[in-house]
Amino acid sequence: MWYFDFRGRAEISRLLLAAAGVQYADDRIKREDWPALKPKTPQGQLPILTIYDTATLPQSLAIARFLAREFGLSGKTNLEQAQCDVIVQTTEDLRAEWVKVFREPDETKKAELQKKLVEEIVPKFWKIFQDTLSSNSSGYMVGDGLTLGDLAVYDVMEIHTRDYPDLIKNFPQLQTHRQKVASIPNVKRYLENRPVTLF
Ligand SMILES: N[C@@H](CCC(=O)N[C@@H](CS)C(=O)NCC(=O)O)C(=O)O
Repeated sequence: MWYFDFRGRAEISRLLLAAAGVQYADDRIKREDWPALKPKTPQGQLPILTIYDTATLPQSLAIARFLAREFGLSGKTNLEQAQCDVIVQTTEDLRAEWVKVFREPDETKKAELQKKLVEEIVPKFWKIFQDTLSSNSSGYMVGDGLTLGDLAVYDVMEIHTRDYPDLIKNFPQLQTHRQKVASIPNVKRYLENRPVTLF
């Protein structure tokens, strides 16, 4: 898999590969090498996943869904798969809010957006995730075991739990969920050994 040297849009797939215990090449493309490589990718963007030299997939969520289906982590029924999709799409909405703040060039506006993010937007999304957990007695987001939905939520929350560490105190079930995901042996090993990046 090719991506830049950050978690970003590849981490969900890295987490899936880790959870499944699958070996793969985690190619982290250097910024200076990107202009030459860009035209060689299907859509001129990363991440991409090359599958045994047979096909190359772009689009982070298509890659994640492909991997989840391959590894039996996409939900057991059509309904569970749709419920996973709902969660993944919701994490995308939260990511988009973060990207908006990240890309804002004006420092004053950025500070305003940041305040809104921490005070309103992140809590609103975390409540959705916590309510999803509450509606399912298994402790997982969907069904009775780990799915793409759990890893998507774990992933999107990483940046906010780091930047706003007090926030999680108001979401005890999400706290428990994070610990549950992070203590799955394959995931734990990956989290302990992966490159440390800012986002
Ligand atoms: N919808 C695409 C967005 C991919 C995307 O925005 N990739 C960025 C990095 S996060 C990229 O490749 N930027 C370099 C470029 O566009 O030249 C996905 O989810 O994979």
